[in-house]
Amino acid sequence: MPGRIAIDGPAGAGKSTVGEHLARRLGYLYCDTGAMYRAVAWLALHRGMDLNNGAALGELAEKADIVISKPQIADGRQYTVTVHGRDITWDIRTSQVGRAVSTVAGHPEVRRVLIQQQRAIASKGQIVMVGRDIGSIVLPDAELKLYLTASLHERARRRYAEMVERMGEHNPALPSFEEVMQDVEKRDQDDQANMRPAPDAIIVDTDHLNIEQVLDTICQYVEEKV
Ligand SMILES: Nc1ncnc2c1ncn2[C@@H]1O[C@H](COP(=O)(O)OP(=O)(O)O)[C@@H](O)[C@H]1O
Ligand SMILES: Nc1ccn([C@@H]2O[C@H](COP(=O)(O)OP(=O)(O)O)[C@@H](O)[C@H]2O)c(=O)n1
Repeated sequence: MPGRIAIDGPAGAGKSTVGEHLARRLGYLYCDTGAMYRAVAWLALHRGMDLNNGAALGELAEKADIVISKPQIADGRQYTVTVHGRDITWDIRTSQVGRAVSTVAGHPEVRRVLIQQQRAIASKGQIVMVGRDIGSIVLPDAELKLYLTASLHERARRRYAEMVERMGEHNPALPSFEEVMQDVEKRDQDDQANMRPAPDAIIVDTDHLNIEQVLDTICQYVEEKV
């Protein structure tokens, strides 16, 4: 079995959903690196920091007590995220954090700290790690590398459906589909510099595949590695 499985791809491609299912099927640890960048972005916003100050944000990432652990509450969460003991699991999913996270993640000082932490997590053994640069930068020696993708429209459709489900159709805070699509497109652009599909990654176009089909496709690649 491949010990380390890297799953990269743009927002809404299905990395977290598929990554978690796959990890559970294989009995592997699951690590969503996006949550780490989101937690730092949330903390920076919470403290009213200048999002363009890479040195200060790098220091924040280094000193922040961010803990990602198994979910203790059954409210649809994949994991619990705390910062200095405060539960921010859902706070890191807001549009405000979504709009700030690429700027925060764009600073080399922040990436250096989080990449080091991600490698330490992966060194513990069998893991499914999802993000943007896992196969290329974080774990270039990963035994299996996948790059999930889908059209912008499909990824925005999934994100919007997820928000309707979570917030309720009539919630005044629910953004429109067009706004969600603009946010996804903007994040694609902002993430371009740090979005590095590994040259040896297997590309899985999920546009016309449901979650089960994506999982089955990936499981075939896992079996080929056995
Ligand atoms: N192949 C798929 N078909 C339909 N919906 C999907 C598929 N993959 C994921 N989803 C749904 O799309 C949303 C975004 O998926 P997610 O795993 O959060 O993407 P990512 O982690 O790549 O941003 C979730 O609500 C998820 O249930
Ligand atoms: N390995 C990673 C993971 C996330 N990120 C950044 O963190 C943001 C949030 O990642 P995410 O995986 O939670 O985003 P979604 O794809 O789930 O919307 C991305 O848009 C990137 O800016 C990164 O730079 N490198």
